[in-house]
Amino acid sequence: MAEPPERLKGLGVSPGRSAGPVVRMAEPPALPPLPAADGRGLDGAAEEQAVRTALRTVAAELARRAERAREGQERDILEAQAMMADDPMLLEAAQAHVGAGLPAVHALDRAFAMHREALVAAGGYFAERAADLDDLRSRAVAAAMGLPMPGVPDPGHPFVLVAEDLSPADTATLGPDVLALVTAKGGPTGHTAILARARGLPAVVACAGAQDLPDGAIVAVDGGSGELVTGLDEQEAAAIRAGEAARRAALGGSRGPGRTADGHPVKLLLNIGSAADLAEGAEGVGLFRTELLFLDRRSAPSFDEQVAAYAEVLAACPDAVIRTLDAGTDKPLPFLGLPPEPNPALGVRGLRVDRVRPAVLDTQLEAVAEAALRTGASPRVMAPMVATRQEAAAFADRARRKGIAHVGVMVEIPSAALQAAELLEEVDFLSIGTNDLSQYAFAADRQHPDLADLLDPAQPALLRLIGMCADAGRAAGKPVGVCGEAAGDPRLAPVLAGLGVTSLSMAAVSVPAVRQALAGHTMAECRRLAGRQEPQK
Ligand SMILES: C=C(OP(=O)(O)O)C(=O)O
Ligand SMILES: [Mg+2]
Repeated sequence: MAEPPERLKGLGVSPGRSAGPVVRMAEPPALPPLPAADGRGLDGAAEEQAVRTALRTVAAELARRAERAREGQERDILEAQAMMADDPMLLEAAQAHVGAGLPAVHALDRAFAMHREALVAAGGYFAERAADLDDLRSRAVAAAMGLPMPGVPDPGHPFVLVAEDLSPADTATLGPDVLALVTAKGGPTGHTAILARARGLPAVVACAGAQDLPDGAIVAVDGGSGELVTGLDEQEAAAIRAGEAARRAALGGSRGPGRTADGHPVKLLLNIGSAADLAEGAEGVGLFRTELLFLDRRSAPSFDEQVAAYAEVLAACPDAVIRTLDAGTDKPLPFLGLPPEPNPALGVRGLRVDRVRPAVLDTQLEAVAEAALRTGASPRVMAPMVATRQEAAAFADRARRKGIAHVGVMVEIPSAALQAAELLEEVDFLSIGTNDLSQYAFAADRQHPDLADLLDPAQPALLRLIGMCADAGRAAGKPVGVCGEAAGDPRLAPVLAGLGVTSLSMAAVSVPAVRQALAGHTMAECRRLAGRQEPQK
């Protein structure tokens, strides 16, 4: 008999429904206390064997995940980690600690600690690998204690992933078996939510009580309403999955460009993190978040690696909008070596990183120009986190000197919205990042689960800032789009069209519903919804 249903509520941040067994992301294990004396009473041979088995288990599990990995970069990281776990010197060191009287768990912990110290002492590239060793240490200790592996689980069957929180790197490496995501922390426009939407994975964040769900309990997840229902059986779960597949198939049946009911065009574009997110049914790419290429790396991707990644997208979509690196705050990139800041959302992030690491932007712009040459494409490039006309002018000049013809900037800071007309004297287009524009207009951390009402893109002050940008675009005869998560909200699509934005850029999963919402309203209705008067005849 299934348990009676119980409901939990969080914030629905990636629409769609799914259902399946819960698998929780395990936390790194705590070491048990050391046995009192010098190892008397321990079976040395058994402890040595336990050390060997733990390291083998870790290496084998990482190798298995490497085989199943979706992308080259992820596979490379997992393979490198599997090799580290297989390092005979590590095994020898741990066995020596067993020889000195330690149980397997502590012997492994000490061996990893020694390796870590050696890496940190070696400095530079080696020191940067210390975090990899910490991850391996947690895995080996968990294996020796018979606990589930920490990190993103891979149980070998479809599951609903439940975690306290997920880093962008965790979310980017989720395998194909993840049916839905539920986290106890997180906000509506945090990067976990964005990456979940990019994958079309239903997701609920800020869900109190989620972590008390037992592994294996079958739950239904509604990524739109934020509701979780527990106590289902597998048959009910299968029915929910089938219903969702049918709903998506029906919505996916709508085709064609974005149009209001009376034919006013509003382009429907895609937000992507790599070529893997490209999908049929949209009119182009409105936001290529290039920082995903830089995440979870010990060093910046090389010029050639960047050219290949950009060319792959440009070959499929020649006028894609490529955003230059947006590092900082919730997207930390350790290789930049930036010092911690007391107030990182207001610090050196986005385009501001160029003030201290100019080579990164130079290489990126050169790589985009080279990818354009190789593919015969004419990409558009834009900078994140532009605050002033001077920044916009300097960026445009830099990009044009590298041979990039179409240059824009994002409007993510109220100062940029207030100066939209001036920015458009410097650049060819604007793209409004409503996730950050909300954060900075309302002084509300976009990751904060309790401030979701302030971050609601239907807030009148946000809509007024968007309207100011759209007006400036109309006056200048230049496109002004929205690429924040608001663009994928079908409630808001007619309002944004009524304000005069020329494109909406969103995760592929959101395109059909937004297309349908636009097609359901005439432009006059859109303008009324946006609080705009009909233009004088
Ligand atoms: C599109 C945006 O950029 P990101 O979410 O990557 O910060 C935004 O801020 O709205
Ligand atoms: Mg942003």
